[in-house]
Amino acid sequence: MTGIEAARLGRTFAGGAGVHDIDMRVDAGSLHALIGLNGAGKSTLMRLLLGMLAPQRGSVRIAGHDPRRAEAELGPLVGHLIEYPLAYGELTARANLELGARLHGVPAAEVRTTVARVLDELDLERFSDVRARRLSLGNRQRLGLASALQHDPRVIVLDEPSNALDPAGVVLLREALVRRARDGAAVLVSSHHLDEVARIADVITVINGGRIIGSLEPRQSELEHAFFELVHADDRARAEVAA
Ligand SMILES: Nc1ncnc2c1ncn2[C@@H]1O[C@H](COP(=O)(O)OP(=O)(O)OP(=O)(O)O)[C@@H](O)[C@H]1O
Repeated sequence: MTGIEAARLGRTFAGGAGVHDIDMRVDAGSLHALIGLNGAGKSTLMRLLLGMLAPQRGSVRIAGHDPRRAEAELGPLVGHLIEYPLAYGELTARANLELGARLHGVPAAEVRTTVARVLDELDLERFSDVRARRLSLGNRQRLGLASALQHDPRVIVLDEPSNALDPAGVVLLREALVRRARDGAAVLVSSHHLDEVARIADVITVINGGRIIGSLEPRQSELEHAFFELVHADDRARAEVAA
């Protein structure tokens, strides 16, 4: 099964920035990293893929569905965290997760065990009775990740998931993602950190100036060098076209 499939996808903002002509697949059982510099278009592309932003051109399918027309079908199938973790500040971490589980279609009888499992997986039990607004930045990020992952979605989209995590959190995240990809989920993560994704990604796609400009082999040596070569060659080609 293809988790996510985009064809000729695009959206241009006023002023010309945006993403253009995106052809991309994230397959089931694969951990796919999206790498680009600040402003390259990673978050915009992820929003388009998830149906949070309307495309002006092209199409997206998640597990065969148009994400802008199949919210109910996709709720249990998709887990995502884009930019900032959303949580109700007045509710405890546990109550937030219970609510999230229900919204993602976890049956009432399974909510308690689902939440307990993810609290353990992301080492959040100690904070389970703390109100979300009192959590540290890193623990709020863990809570957002827990909410995205707890229902074991078949399609996972995470924007800079290691933001604000301490080294222990980074390891837990890495293990959680590898486990889910191994179990058949289609996983897409964005990052600026090549070293981090190189350890776990099956595919690395490079985005620059809103376009996909190539891919990198995760296990290749000199990954950083190869990344900058791609980006600089693309920047030069654009400058020549613009001149
Ligand atoms: N709503 C919007 N209106 C106008 N321009 C926007 C909008 N959202 C994003 N942009 C622009 O689109 C481009 C891509 O932004 P995006 O946030 O997708 O990049 P990114 O790769 O996620 O960056 P970062 O790594 O800094 O988070 C940037 O030039 C940004 O300023």
